[in-house]
Amino acid sequence: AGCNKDDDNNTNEPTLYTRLGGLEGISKVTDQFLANVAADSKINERFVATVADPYRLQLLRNNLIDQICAGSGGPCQYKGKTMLEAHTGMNISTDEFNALVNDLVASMTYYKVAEQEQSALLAILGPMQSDIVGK
Ligand code: HEM
Repeated sequence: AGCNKDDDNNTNEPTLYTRLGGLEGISKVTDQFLANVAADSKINERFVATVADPYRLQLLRNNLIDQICAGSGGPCQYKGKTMLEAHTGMNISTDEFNALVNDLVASMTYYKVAEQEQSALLAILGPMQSDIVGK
Protein backbone atom coordinates (compact mmCIF):
# COMPACT_ATOMS: atom_id res chain seq x y z
CA ALA A 1 0.00 0.00 0.00
CA GLY A 2 1.03 3.62 -0.13
CA CYS A 3 1.38 6.24 -2.82
CA ASN A 4 4.53 5.07 -4.49
CA LYS A 5 5.33 2.89 -7.41
CA ASP A 6 8.71 1.79 -6.13
CA ASP A 7 7.68 -0.95 -3.84
CA ASP A 8 5.28 -1.91 -1.12
CA ASN A 9 7.17 -0.70 1.92
CA ASN A 10 5.52 2.70 2.33
CA THR A 11 8.68 4.61 1.52
CA ASN A 12 10.08 5.92 -1.72
CA GLU A 13 13.04 3.61 -1.41
CA PRO A 14 12.91 0.25 -3.14
CA THR A 15 13.20 -2.68 -0.76
CA LEU A 16 16.38 -4.73 -0.53
CA TYR A 17 14.43 -7.43 -2.37
CA THR A 18 14.01 -5.12 -5.35
CA ARG A 19 17.62 -3.91 -5.16
CA LEU A 20 18.79 -7.54 -5.25
CA GLY A 21 16.96 -7.95 -8.54
CA GLY A 22 13.82 -9.61 -7.18
CA LEU A 23 13.26 -13.33 -7.44
CA GLU A 24 15.43 -13.57 -10.55
CA GLY A 25 18.45 -11.91 -8.94
CA ILE A 26 18.02 -13.83 -5.69
CA SER A 27 17.68 -17.16 -7.55
CA LYS A 28 20.91 -16.58 -9.50
CA VAL A 29 22.82 -15.60 -6.37
CA THR A 30 21.44 -18.64 -4.52
CA ASP A 31 22.44 -21.07 -7.29
CA GLN A 32 26.01 -19.75 -7.40
CA PHE A 33 26.10 -19.74 -3.59
CA LEU A 34 25.16 -23.44 -3.54
CA ALA A 35 27.75 -24.20 -6.22
CA ASN A 36 30.39 -22.39 -4.13
CA VAL A 37 29.38 -24.34 -1.01
CA ALA A 38 29.55 -27.64 -2.91
CA ALA A 39 33.09 -26.74 -4.02
CA ASP A 40 34.23 -25.44 -0.62
CA SER A 41 36.41 -28.05 1.08
CA LYS A 42 35.95 -26.30 4.45
CA ILE A 43 32.24 -27.22 4.56
CA ASN A 44 31.18 -29.39 1.64
CA GLU A 45 31.33 -32.59 3.73
CA ARG A 46 28.29 -31.19 5.53
CA PHE A 47 26.29 -31.21 2.31
CA VAL A 48 27.22 -34.58 0.79
CA ALA A 49 23.82 -36.18 1.46
CA THR A 50 21.99 -33.06 0.30
CA VAL A 51 23.89 -32.80 -2.98
CA ALA A 52 23.39 -36.54 -3.64
CA ASP A 53 19.60 -36.19 -3.49
CA PRO A 54 18.11 -33.91 -6.17
CA TYR A 55 14.85 -33.52 -4.26
CA ARG A 56 16.63 -32.52 -1.07
CA LEU A 57 18.91 -30.10 -2.93
CA GLN A 58 15.90 -28.53 -4.64
CA LEU A 59 14.15 -28.16 -1.29
CA LEU A 60 17.19 -26.45 0.24
CA ARG A 61 17.44 -24.14 -2.79
CA ASN A 62 13.77 -23.20 -2.53
CA ASN A 63 14.00 -22.64 1.22
CA LEU A 64 17.05 -20.40 0.82
CA ILE A 65 15.38 -18.37 -1.93
CA ASP A 66 12.21 -17.96 0.14
CA GLN A 67 14.25 -17.03 3.21
CA ILE A 68 16.25 -14.33 1.40
CA CYS A 69 13.17 -13.09 -0.46
CA ALA A 70 11.06 -12.82 2.69
CA GLY A 71 13.90 -11.38 4.79
CA SER A 72 14.64 -8.67 2.24
CA GLY A 73 11.04 -7.50 2.02
CA GLY A 74 9.88 -9.54 -0.96
CA PRO A 75 6.58 -11.32 -1.53
CA CYS A 76 7.66 -14.77 -0.31
CA GLN A 77 6.97 -16.86 2.72
CA TYR A 78 9.69 -18.99 4.30
CA LYS A 79 8.18 -22.42 4.92
CA GLY A 80 11.24 -24.27 6.20
CA LYS A 81 12.38 -25.13 9.68
CA THR A 82 13.61 -22.48 12.09
CA MET A 83 17.39 -21.98 11.94
CA LEU A 84 17.67 -23.59 15.38
CA GLU A 85 15.63 -26.65 14.29
CA ALA A 86 17.51 -26.97 11.00
CA HIS A 87 21.01 -26.92 12.51
CA THR A 88 20.61 -28.53 15.93
CA GLY A 89 22.83 -31.60 16.32
CA MET A 90 25.31 -30.44 13.68
CA ASN A 91 27.68 -28.65 16.08
CA ILE A 92 28.68 -26.16 13.36
CA SER A 93 31.79 -24.09 14.18
CA THR A 94 32.29 -20.35 13.77
CA ASP A 95 34.90 -21.10 11.06
CA GLU A 96 32.31 -23.12 9.15
CA PHE A 97 29.75 -20.36 9.54
CA ASN A 98 32.23 -17.80 8.20
CA ALA A 99 33.15 -20.10 5.30
CA LEU A 100 29.50 -20.33 4.26
CA VAL A 101 29.05 -16.56 4.52
CA ASN A 102 32.16 -16.11 2.36
CA ASP A 103 30.62 -18.43 -0.25
CA LEU A 104 27.55 -16.19 -0.30
CA VAL A 105 29.65 -13.04 -0.57
CA ALA A 106 31.62 -14.57 -3.47
CA SER A 107 28.36 -15.29 -5.26
CA MET A 108 27.06 -11.75 -4.75
CA THR A 109 30.37 -10.33 -5.95
CA TYR A 110 30.24 -12.62 -9.01
CA TYR A 111 26.82 -11.17 -9.87
CA LYS A 112 28.01 -7.61 -9.15
CA VAL A 113 25.71 -7.02 -6.19
CA ALA A 114 26.89 -3.67 -4.76
CA GLU A 115 28.57 -3.35 -1.37
CA GLN A 116 25.53 -1.70 0.22
CA GLU A 117 23.20 -4.54 -0.77
CA GLN A 118 25.75 -7.17 0.24
CA SER A 119 26.01 -5.60 3.69
CA ALA A 120 22.25 -5.29 4.00
CA LEU A 121 21.73 -8.98 3.26
CA LEU A 122 24.52 -10.04 5.62
CA ALA A 123 22.92 -7.88 8.33
CA ILE A 124 19.76 -9.98 7.96
CA LEU A 125 21.59 -13.32 8.07
CA GLY A 126 24.25 -12.42 10.68
CA PRO A 127 21.92 -12.52 13.69
CA MET A 128 21.01 -16.13 12.78
CA GLN A 129 24.53 -17.19 13.77
CA SER A 130 23.59 -17.75 17.42
CA ASP A 131 20.91 -20.27 16.35
CA ILE A 132 23.26 -22.08 13.94
CA VAL A 133 26.74 -22.27 15.54
CA GLY A 134 27.47 -24.76 18.31
CA LYS A 135 23.99 -26.33 18.40
C1 HEM B 1 23.46 -17.60 7.78
C2 HEM B 1 23.82 -18.88 7.63
C3 HEM B 1 22.88 -20.00 7.25
C4 HEM B 1 21.62 -19.94 6.75
C5 HEM B 1 20.79 -18.70 6.41
C6 HEM B 1 21.17 -21.30 6.58
C7 HEM B 1 19.93 -21.67 6.08
C8 HEM B 1 19.46 -22.95 6.01
C9 HEM B 1 18.14 -23.34 5.57
C10 HEM B 1 17.06 -22.37 5.11
C11 HEM B 1 18.05 -24.68 5.64
C12 HEM B 1 16.84 -25.55 5.27
C13 HEM B 1 15.94 -25.77 6.46
C14 HEM B 1 14.84 -26.78 6.15
O1 HEM B 1 15.14 -27.84 5.56
O2 HEM B 1 13.67 -26.54 6.51
C15 HEM B 1 19.34 -25.17 6.10
C16 HEM B 1 19.68 -26.50 6.26
C17 HEM B 1 20.96 -26.95 6.41
N1 HEM B 1 22.07 -26.20 6.73
FE1 HEM B 1 22.09 -24.19 6.94
N2 HEM B 1 22.15 -22.16 6.98
C18 HEM B 1 23.22 -21.41 7.39
C19 HEM B 1 24.44 -21.88 7.85
C20 HEM B 1 24.85 -23.19 7.74
C21 HEM B 1 26.22 -23.65 7.96
C22 HEM B 1 27.38 -22.76 8.38
C23 HEM B 1 26.22 -24.99 7.69
C24 HEM B 1 27.36 -25.98 7.74
C25 HEM B 1 28.58 -25.67 7.42
C26 HEM B 1 24.86 -25.38 7.34
C27 HEM B 1 24.46 -26.66 7.02
C28 HEM B 1 23.16 -27.02 6.75
C29 HEM B 1 22.76 -28.38 6.44
C30 HEM B 1 23.67 -29.60 6.34
C31 HEM B 1 21.37 -28.34 6.23
C32 HEM B 1 20.46 -29.53 5.86
C33 HEM B 1 20.27 -29.56 4.35
C34 HEM B 1 19.28 -30.65 3.96
O3 HEM B 1 18.15 -30.62 4.43
O4 HEM B 1 19.65 -31.52 3.19
N3 HEM B 1 24.07 -24.26 7.38
N4 HEM B 1 20.16 -24.10 6.32
